[in-house]
Amino acid sequence: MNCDRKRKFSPIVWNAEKEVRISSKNGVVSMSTALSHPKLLGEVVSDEVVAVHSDADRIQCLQSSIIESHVVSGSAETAVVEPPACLSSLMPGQRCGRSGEEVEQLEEEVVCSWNIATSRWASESDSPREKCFSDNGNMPKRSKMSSPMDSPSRTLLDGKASSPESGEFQREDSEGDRAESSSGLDSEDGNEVHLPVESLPPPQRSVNMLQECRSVFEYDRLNKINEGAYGVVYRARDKKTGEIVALKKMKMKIAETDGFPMSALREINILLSFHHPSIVDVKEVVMDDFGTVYMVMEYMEHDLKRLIELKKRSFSLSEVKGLMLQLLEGVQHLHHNWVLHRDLKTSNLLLNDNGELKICDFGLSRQYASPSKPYTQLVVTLWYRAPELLLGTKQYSTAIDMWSVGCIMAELLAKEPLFQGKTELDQLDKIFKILGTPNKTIWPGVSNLPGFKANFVKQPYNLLRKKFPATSFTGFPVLSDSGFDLLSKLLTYDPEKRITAEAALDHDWFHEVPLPKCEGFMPFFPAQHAQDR
Ligand SMILES: Nc1ncnc2c1ncn2[C@@H]1O[C@H](COP(=O)(O)OP(=O)(O)OP(=O)(O)O)[C@@H](O)[C@H]1O
Repeated sequence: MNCDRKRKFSPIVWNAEKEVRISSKNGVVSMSTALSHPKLLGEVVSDEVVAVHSDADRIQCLQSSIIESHVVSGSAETAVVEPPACLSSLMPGQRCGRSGEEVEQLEEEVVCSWNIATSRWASESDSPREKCFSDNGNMPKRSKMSSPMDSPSRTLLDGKASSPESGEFQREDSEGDRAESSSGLDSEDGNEVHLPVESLPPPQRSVNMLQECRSVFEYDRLNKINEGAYGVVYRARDKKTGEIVALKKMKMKIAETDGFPMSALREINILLSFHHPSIVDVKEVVMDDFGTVYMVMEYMEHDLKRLIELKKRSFSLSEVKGLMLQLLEGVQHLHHNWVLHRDLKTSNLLLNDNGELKICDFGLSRQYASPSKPYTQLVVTLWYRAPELLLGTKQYSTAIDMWSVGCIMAELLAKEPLFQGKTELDQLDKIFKILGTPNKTIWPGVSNLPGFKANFVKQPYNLLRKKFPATSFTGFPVLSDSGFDLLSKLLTYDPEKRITAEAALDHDWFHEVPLPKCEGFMPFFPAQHAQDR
């Protein structure tokens, strides 16, 4: 079976088959169990607001949805995942005052860290980053890829991973036992539901949100770093340890008493459950006296957007390769854990003084599953938005992030965003002018997309190579055939044919000289804030 298709469209990975008996009377299962059942597997929401009435509720809500128990009722045929207790109990009967359909969608959107953390298999890294070199050809002293990475192709070859579609279930007794005990599902009474449970590999990270949430006053606020649509980010110092951190104050979209935004819940949940060198680390969640929630993150000195703007010359080819590798490894990790970032852009890529690139801002990210349900279209900042989104598709998957990665690669090389549209139509126009107008031959099904118009301006040629020539005396960024091949594969119209993160990581460009620069050898950039020095 084609590995890429499988990764894109399989709802979840099953590592083992294990029957457990669940009482629908008590009905409590861990979300990992619930989500590992294809019938229970749902999809996530748009940017909904979950109603919570007090700080206690709010934190309880965070805890419930971040960690665990969800209620499953009914038979295996009709089982329904109910939202965390705090969500349903807040609005008894009407559950947040939504229509049944809305509630159903919201319930399905509850993101589960256990699922993220445990729905994976693990295998040794064969990342090209391990092979990257410094300018002088020496192997770097440190490599951040020393920890095992997911590798679906390896796993598939090993036969340890399978999806529900494949119907292959592996069983390892020790893991199976752990699954059983960790889900605590030994109930014998009532109507029993038989659910296969994936055997749980050790979580990537143990998240204990049930600990008391610390106060933001444990930190000294130093200066404001930046402000985005979803939060204000401050530089701060841990009073106890002296450690410098970034504090993201989560913005309430509406009056704070009305609720905690789902986007914030989703971001906290996803970031807390991930621990990867290319994904910004969230240390804890703290609150102030007014119940405002802050995410405490590792502090990163720069973001790529600002660096590109400030840098007099563009990044060298080996620097671009090094950054691209780090980015692709982060994206690969997300996609392998069934998470779409949905807002990859240079301002969401942070760089620290060790030359480490990390993806931040998971406010729009979501877990994905079956392609049959529509997702919200209002995702991805315009300049990085994939053509299928611009043309109104409601069914999309990992390919949308890969288009954004293509735009980022072009921007790193050229020092300016590739397609700078002002409106959605203008964005399409800008893309068509460079890549040519798509047609049924190169993108079957394009004419069926809601936004496709037969009267789009016909631009029959792909002019991308002119912007990234093999040799240049005109100041255009030079790109070898191999580099251009990768860029073209990232900026492929048909999402089905667009390269995956895994395949991109394996691309020849990363093995050709100049070799990717390792993070330890990236240049040192001046501090963004005077206070940082
Ligand atoms: N861990 C961090 N360390 C240093 N700076 C950070 C960190 N996280 C975020 N920032 C800075 O804050 C900015 C905004 O952060 P973030 O993107 O998470 O907020 P947002 O409100 O979700 O933004 P957006 O409007 O792009 O969705 C980033 O572009 C970056 O400059």
